[in-house]
Amino acid sequence: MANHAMQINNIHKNIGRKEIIKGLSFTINKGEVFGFLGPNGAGKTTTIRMMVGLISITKGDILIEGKSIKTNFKEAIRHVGAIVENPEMYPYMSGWKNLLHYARMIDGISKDRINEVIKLVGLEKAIHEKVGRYSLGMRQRLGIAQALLHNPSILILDEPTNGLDPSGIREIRQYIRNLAEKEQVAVIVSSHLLSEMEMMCDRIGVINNGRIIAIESVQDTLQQSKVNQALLKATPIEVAKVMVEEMLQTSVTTRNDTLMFATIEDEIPTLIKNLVNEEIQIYGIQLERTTLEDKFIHLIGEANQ
Ligand SMILES: Nc1ncnc2c1ncn2[C@@H]1O[C@H](COP(=O)(O)OP(=O)(O)OP(=O)(O)O)[C@@H](O)[C@H]1O
Repeated sequence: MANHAMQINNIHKNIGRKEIIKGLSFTINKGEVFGFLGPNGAGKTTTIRMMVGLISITKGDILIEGKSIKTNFKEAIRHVGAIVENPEMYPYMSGWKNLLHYARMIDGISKDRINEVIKLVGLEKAIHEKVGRYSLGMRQRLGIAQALLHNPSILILDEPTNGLDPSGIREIRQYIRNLAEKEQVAVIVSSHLLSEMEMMCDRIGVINNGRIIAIESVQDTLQQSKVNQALLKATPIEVAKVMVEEMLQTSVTTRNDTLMFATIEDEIPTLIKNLVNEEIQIYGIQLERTTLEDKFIHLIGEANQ
């Protein structure tokens, strides 16, 4: 319990007659980067809007640092910093003036805190330049600085890398990881790009059609991806099939003259040696890693069946 920054308890959202979110439950831990991944229209933005109190929750509840967003809104929401729609910035003012202006609207933000958030997003050098001259990545970082001013324990970013070039993406990723690891901020990011999420997140929740269909730890999935799909071309194929099944204690399927089975790399040399010893002719072997991408596509495919 104490380790949870946010608990999402069976939330639903109806808009008009349509049920857009159909009962989501998951928890976000302190200091983790949690990725919210799903195809366009899956319900990411709608869920995030409920998390930050922009729209009401039809059924269920969200607890932030143990406080209900429904019955204890003020207490709950003060722990949340977010960029949901584009942050409001004045291009003719410097980054510093923008932050100062925003800080004045919130009680008790000191100049020291402003300097601290500038450091956290690495904008020290450019902070006195006009925002109009900032790159999109710098503006995004200024937005993050603004969202961090009141020292939230959860930062929520809807598609934070949208429209950024590769170096901008790299920077944002680095600052987000830093916030989680060094400041113990729980960061929730949404995206429809898996490759990006894989590099940034500790866990990824896959959402499709208003439902969470999987929550994956990126680390575990990378570990599991040591398991390969092997494609082995050999004759006589039936004899080879029986041998591989016996040796690896796994099921093998065949297609034309190729055997297909799951294995780890370390098993391959002995397997080949034994097959050759039994006079099996080997024409080639190919290993394919199962990536998160495969898993993701597979999961979405299954859910849509
Ligand atoms: N105000 C609304 N009125 C009617 N339908 C809505 C409304 N807001 C969202 N929807 C519908 O709810 C579904 C989920 O939308 P949502 O914006 O949450 O998806 P998303 O996962 O964020 O996708 P995207 O990446 O395209 O923003 C979509 O089918 C959308 O058309």
